[in-house]
Amino acid sequence: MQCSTGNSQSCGNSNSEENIKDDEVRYPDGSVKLRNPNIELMDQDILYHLALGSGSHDLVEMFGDVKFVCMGGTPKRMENFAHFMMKEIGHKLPTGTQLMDICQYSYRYSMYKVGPILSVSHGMGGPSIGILLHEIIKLMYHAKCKDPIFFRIGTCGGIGLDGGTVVISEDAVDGMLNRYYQVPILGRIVKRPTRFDKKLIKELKALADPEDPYDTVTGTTMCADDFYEGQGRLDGAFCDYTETEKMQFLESLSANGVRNIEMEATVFSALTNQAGIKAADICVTLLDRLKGDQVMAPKEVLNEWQVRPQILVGRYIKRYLQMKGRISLDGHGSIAVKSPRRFKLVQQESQTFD
Ligand SMILES: O=P(O)(O)O[C@H]1O[C@H](CO)[C@@H](O)[C@H]1O
Ligand SMILES: O=c1cc[nH]c(=O)[nH]1
Repeated sequence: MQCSTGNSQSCGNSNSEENIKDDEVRYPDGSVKLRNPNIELMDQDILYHLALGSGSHDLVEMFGDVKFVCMGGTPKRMENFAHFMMKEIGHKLPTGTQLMDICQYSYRYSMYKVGPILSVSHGMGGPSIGILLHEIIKLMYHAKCKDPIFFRIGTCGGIGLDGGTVVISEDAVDGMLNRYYQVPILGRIVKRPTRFDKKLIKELKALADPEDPYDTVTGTTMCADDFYEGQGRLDGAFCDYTETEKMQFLESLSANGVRNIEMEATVFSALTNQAGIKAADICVTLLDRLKGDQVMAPKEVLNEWQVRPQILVGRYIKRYLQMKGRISLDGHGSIAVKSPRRFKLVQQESQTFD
């Protein structure tokens, strides 16, 4: 499995990663700048799959305070995450109101807003999250959001990891181990480097509590375009390879540092990187793919596991807001961040939270 460049823009498998200049993606006040000159020339921009638009909605008023965009596959997970974060940061809704799905009339994605946090579902696979990312990045621009941080809170198959392990992606590779997201544009293959924010990964890792009853690890994530054959499963509707070939493939992934397989990491890292947006992909393993293909854990166990990446991201957001003085230090809600000292050290080391 090798990186091929073709007639492309760049290829991250070598060291030819695209360097994005700050002034290409940010205005001087830190608000998001689009790398598309067409948008500002348009009378209005209809964010069709979100059921929002720059002409029909006051996007600055609605979303101008957004700092964190959290994404995950299912509408229910993202609704639950919004409620969870509401408790964590002590966010109160006006009396008599409740959290609403802002995108309900899109019938595509669901979106909830809790103060500076957007919680959005992205569906399954690259094309679905890709469309969402285009529109959310444009939303950040229209709303004049400053230096937003994106998280994907997902599920995955582990490689040599027990079910319930939390994996923070260090890099994203496709099914050929290429470190880029490949997309045909105007009849040409364009390759966009996949890249996650190293400091953000470090900060998140520092928030894993040794007392958590599960492991939190970092590693390379393989992003497949399919759940079955694309992930080397034997239990799809079709299968033209043997169990030995499957195991050789999974072992070769492991030898290349791949610790988990999911279906959005390349698009998510490539498009956020291209927009100059800090991002991290945090997934919980639902099974160890070296031991099987079927997701066998009972629903209640899967539901508990799904919350684990949310807890980690919740700790990050809560610490961020506390350090910015936006919520009190004694905190609301139930997450006990037992390692603030370690987190602070990483902060000092990496000079972030600007
Ligand atoms: O749990 P989510 O976020 O949906 O992610 C994983 O689960 C789906 C497959 O079951 C894919 O989208 C994969 O990336
Ligand atoms: O094995 C798995 C589990 C969840 N999601 C995936 O894409 N693969």
